[in-house]
Amino acid sequence: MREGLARIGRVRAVINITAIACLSSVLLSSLIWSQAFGREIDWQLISTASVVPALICPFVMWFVIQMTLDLHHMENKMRYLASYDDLTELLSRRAFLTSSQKLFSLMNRSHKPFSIAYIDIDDFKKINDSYGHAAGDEVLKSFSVILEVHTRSSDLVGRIGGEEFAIALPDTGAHGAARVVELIREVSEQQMLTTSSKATLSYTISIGISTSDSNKTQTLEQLIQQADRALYEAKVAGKNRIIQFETETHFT
Ligand SMILES: Nc1nc2c(ncn2[C@@H]2O[C@H](COP(=O)(O)OP(=O)(O)OP(=O)(O)O)[C@@H](O)[C@H]2O)c(=O)[nH]1
Repeated sequence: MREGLARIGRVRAVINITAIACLSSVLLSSLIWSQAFGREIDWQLISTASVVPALICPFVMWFVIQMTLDLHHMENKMRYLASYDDLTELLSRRAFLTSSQKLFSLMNRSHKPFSIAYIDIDDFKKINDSYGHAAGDEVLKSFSVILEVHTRSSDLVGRIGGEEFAIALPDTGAHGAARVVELIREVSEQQMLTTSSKATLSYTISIGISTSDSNKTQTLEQLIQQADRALYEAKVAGKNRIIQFETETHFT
């Protein structure tokens, strides 16, 4: 129905339905008049039967169509909110995991590498405390743009927690993943962000990477746990660095 509505337009839909209602009313009245009462049809009288639907139908139909469109709009919004993070417009945690699982299975089938990077903005609480929550939000949005700009369209980028992000890199081995996130780390570190409250601030990030090993049977959950573990190691080792799970190599 919604597709039909979109095709013909709201005004035309109301006119069409009103015309059909009037015509049906005239036909039904004339049928009843001739069949039930066996009288000759009084067209003048019958045509007045169309006045009622002609008056009521446009209002009722406009209301029904409006409700249908509102419902459609709400459904779209709910679907969007379930899949995307409202603040950054990146994939939500759930959507990221669902889509990553599909990509991971696809890469496994074709024996291609798959990497996961877990990223956390360093000392984010201090940013919030020093510059305010709104400035913190601006940092999150700005960092999301950096992530989107420096990843491929075939990669998945998600906000998986407050100041935690993840990238799924299909067909990307450990070396390729490290190069991507190192660029993201450098760009983030060099950026001087001026917030709408005119505060200028900078921040750093810590990253943990895990890459699927074609010689081992791994699940996405294991890969994620390893990336998370590597991120933890990066934090413990002093932040603003990348740690790769398998090799535990420091890149900075
Ligand atoms: N502005 C803003 N802050 C958020 C949001 N979500 C979570 N936070 C804040 O992020 C902060 C995270 O603090 P912690 O978990 O201590 O992490 P951290 O300060 O980055 O410390 P390290 O991870 O050790 O570098 C908390 O103060 C949360 O309130 C958000 O959507 N917007």
